[in-house]
Amino acid sequence: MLTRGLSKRFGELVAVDNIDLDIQAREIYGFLGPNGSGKTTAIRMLCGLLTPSAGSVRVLELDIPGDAERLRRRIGYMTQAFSLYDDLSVEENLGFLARIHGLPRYQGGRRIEELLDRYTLRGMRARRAADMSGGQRQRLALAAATLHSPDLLFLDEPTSAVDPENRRDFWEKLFDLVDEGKTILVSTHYMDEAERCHQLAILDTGRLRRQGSPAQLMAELDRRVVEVRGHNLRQVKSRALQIPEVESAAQQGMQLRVLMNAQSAGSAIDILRNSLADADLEMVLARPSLEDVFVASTQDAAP
Ligand SMILES: Nc1ncnc2c1ncn2[C@@H]1O[C@H](COP(=O)(O)OP(=O)(O)OP(=O)(O)O)[C@@H](O)[C@H]1O
Repeated sequence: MLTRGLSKRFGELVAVDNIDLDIQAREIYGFLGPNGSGKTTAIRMLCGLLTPSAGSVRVLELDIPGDAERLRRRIGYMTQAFSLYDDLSVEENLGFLARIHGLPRYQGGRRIEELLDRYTLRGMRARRAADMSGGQRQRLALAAATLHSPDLLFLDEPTSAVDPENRRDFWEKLFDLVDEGKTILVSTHYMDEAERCHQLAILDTGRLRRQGSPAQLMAELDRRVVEVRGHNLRQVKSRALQIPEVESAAQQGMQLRVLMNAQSAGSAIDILRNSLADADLEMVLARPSLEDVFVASTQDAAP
């Protein structure tokens, strides 16, 4: 999947701004970004559901939006709302979709049985979608999005409504699909989820801020992270935020995690020590996390 200069305007608002993406087959590619950063708009353009204002899109060797109709048969799309029919049972939801996709009756039936097993839905095949838990609905939505065995799967914030255990199981299912040759594009604003992706694009206000594997993005971050321990951390935090080199400070239990734009590790700690002038504070350098990369990326966006 390839985009060059991909952009979308809604009147004055530039929702997606000149984005170049290179997404390899057989990997999970993540869009990480805050609310309103353009993730859904970008996905809708990649699916051919929305016409770009500018730029080119090539997906599965097809030019989009020109070839959108042909693409539609080869992609699955799971939206935040899961797009299930609440009044239909598990089996009816899948049966209805099988007919929409034009699967012959016997083939459709076999595929549904396969999906009921794969996504542990067999025991609840007669249950109405409205009566299922968040995790069960999510599994049904994934079964529905993959019913026609698409090569490419788009998942828009698929785990917003599920607990960590279900989220982990869900990701295992995604890796099974990749193992079978599928490509997956997933949008999220959860760090733990972003860390599971092979590659990531960090989006903010419609712009592509960083692109790479999570490990690469963390290793390449040109910032210093200092953990500060001691008393009165709330007060230390507001003082730290007055220091020009400090980009953000967030408390985690007994420590304050400070993200700094400083030349070297030594200078970061020196600046903090001198500015805070509190001998009781303990300071140690920490390795940047994906959240630090995310915070630094959104700081870059500031005018
Ligand atoms: N059809 C539309 N008309 C006008 N503005 C729109 C439309 N669709 C999206 N936008 C705006 O474009 C921007 C990007 O929205 P988008 O839904 O792509 O962001 P997102 O990153 O998916 O956010 P979220 O995490 O909240 O889903 C937002 O400011 C949104 O209000």
